[in-house]
Amino acid sequence: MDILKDKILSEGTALSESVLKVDNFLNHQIDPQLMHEIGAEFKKRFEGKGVTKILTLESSGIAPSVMAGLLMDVPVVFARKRQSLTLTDGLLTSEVYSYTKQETNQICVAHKFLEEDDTVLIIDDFLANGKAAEALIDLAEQAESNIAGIGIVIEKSFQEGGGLLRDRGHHVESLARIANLAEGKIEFVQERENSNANV
Ligand SMILES: O=P(O)(O)OC[C@H]1O[C@H](OP(=O)(O)OP(=O)(O)O)[C@H](O)[C@@H]1O
Ligand SMILES: O=c1[nH]c(=O)c2nc[nH]c2[nH]1
Repeated sequence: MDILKDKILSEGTALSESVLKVDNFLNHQIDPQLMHEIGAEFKKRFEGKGVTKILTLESSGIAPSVMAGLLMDVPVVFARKRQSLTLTDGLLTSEVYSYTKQETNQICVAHKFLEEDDTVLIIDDFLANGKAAEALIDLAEQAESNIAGIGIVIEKSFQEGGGLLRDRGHHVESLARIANLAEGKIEFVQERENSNANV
């Protein structure tokens, strides 16, 4: 997705060989116009999959998910990382190791928002080692929902998550795939339109 890649190049920073900072537009300050384009791209890439619900993880998955949900006309449910007084019974839970905070969180979603007749599109801002996506898959599997696929805004293809998910047979669509962050430079994977075919 060229407009996303241009934005990453102009406003993103390679903080190290493995961490990309994009807090200008994705995970702190948010660019709503770009989120709208991202939502439209997810809609296009998962057209015809019968998606009934989008599942994401707080906090940074919420913005792109809401735009996709708006354009696909489906509800968005986000798994929560913290317990809440309003979140009581009927919870599905899983564990995820947070890439940026380096701590393990128990995440949960109310079962009533994820049901066995749902076809779920999982969306997240980043794919690194795949821990967040695996935990969301676990929640969807506990609910016996069908998984339509996984939509990622930025995949760091030099880390193992994308390969693991595709090897498990999931349809993964990443809007920008980073090949390398060495020496402060951001390099993208050269690819065809369909990222799933280009593992
Ligand atoms: O593929 P993984 O290794 O799981 O990495 C990707 C996850 O890491 C980040 O979450 P994090 O909890 O670090 O930050 P956030 O609060 O900004 O979502 C990001 O939002 C993804 O959910
Ligand atoms: O802002 C972020 N930058 C990253 O490189 C990353 N990897 C996982 N999650 C991430 N969040």
